[in-house]
Amino acid sequence: MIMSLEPSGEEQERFRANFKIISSSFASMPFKIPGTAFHRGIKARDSMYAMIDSIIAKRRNGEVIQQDFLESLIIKHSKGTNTIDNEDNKLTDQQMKDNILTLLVAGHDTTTAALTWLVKFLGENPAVLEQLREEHLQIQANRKDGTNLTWSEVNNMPYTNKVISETLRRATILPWYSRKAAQDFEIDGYNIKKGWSINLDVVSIHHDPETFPDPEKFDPSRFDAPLKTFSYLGFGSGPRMCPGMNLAKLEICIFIHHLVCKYKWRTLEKDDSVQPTLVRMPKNKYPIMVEPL
Ligand code: HEM
Repeated sequence: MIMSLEPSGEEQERFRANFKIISSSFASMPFKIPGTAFHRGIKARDSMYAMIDSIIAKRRNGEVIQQDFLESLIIKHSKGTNTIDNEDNKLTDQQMKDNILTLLVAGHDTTTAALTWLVKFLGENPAVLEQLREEHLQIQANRKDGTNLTWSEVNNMPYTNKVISETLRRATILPWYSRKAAQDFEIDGYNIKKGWSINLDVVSIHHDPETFPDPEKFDPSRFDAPLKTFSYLGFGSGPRMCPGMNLAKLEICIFIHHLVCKYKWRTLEKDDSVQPTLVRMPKNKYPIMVEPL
């Protein structure tokens, strides 16, 4: 979808290996010294840049044509192409590479973690799973044989949306992110100065018992009524809110549809601890055994 890599190709494997190194260097100290996680991350990033360069070159000389995000960037941002955009607004190749890498890095581990937590919470809450399955079996029953999930079906999954929001609240995949104060202000007796970095403790916000009574409980009905502004930040809020939200939700809805309509599963290893990484994941990655229904 972003740059159409062949799932089983050699290029995909090299990408995957570099990607893993980059992910594990996220929260490292920025010391560019050989042997450090940061140094390994920079080297993996440079190797990804080289791969994206060669993909962009193949696209530019017409060797490969795809309908994906990279193609639309190339078409829109090639200098001298006949679009209404000002030449000064066009992205350089370096900026295109950075955009591609940002989307891959920001979109991969987050979505993987969301799906993992979802499977865990559904397994632990059979009544929720049953209600979710009912919604999806109904969608399937209303459909003509052999047709795929449609856009309007995906946009009409009210219970599924609540399950996704409750998964992101309870798991809080990005436990914190920051903002820079645009002006001096005071909050709860604390004076914040213009230019300070403020870290939001989203885990605490998502587990505030005043907004979410019995906060450890997995309960999608919390989202039956609108919540207080800024109390749910699964995808953040404001101008820097996650730009991949709709794509992530689409992927999760499709995953849920196939999972609950076709499969049952059981947990192989019970463990409630959370991996202390930037993207929160069950520590044991939550292995399951899946069987057809
Ligand atoms: C379930 C999956 C995902 C979750 C839980 C998630 C969550 C978040 C959160 C909490 C933020 C910070 C928002 C803020 O500062 O207000 C963020 C930012 C971002 N996300 Fe996502 N995200 C997900 C999937 C994706 C996907 C699929 C993409 C792209 C393909 C993506 C791209 C980004 C980018 C580029 C930013 C930075 C935005 C900026 O700083 O302006 N995310 N995401």
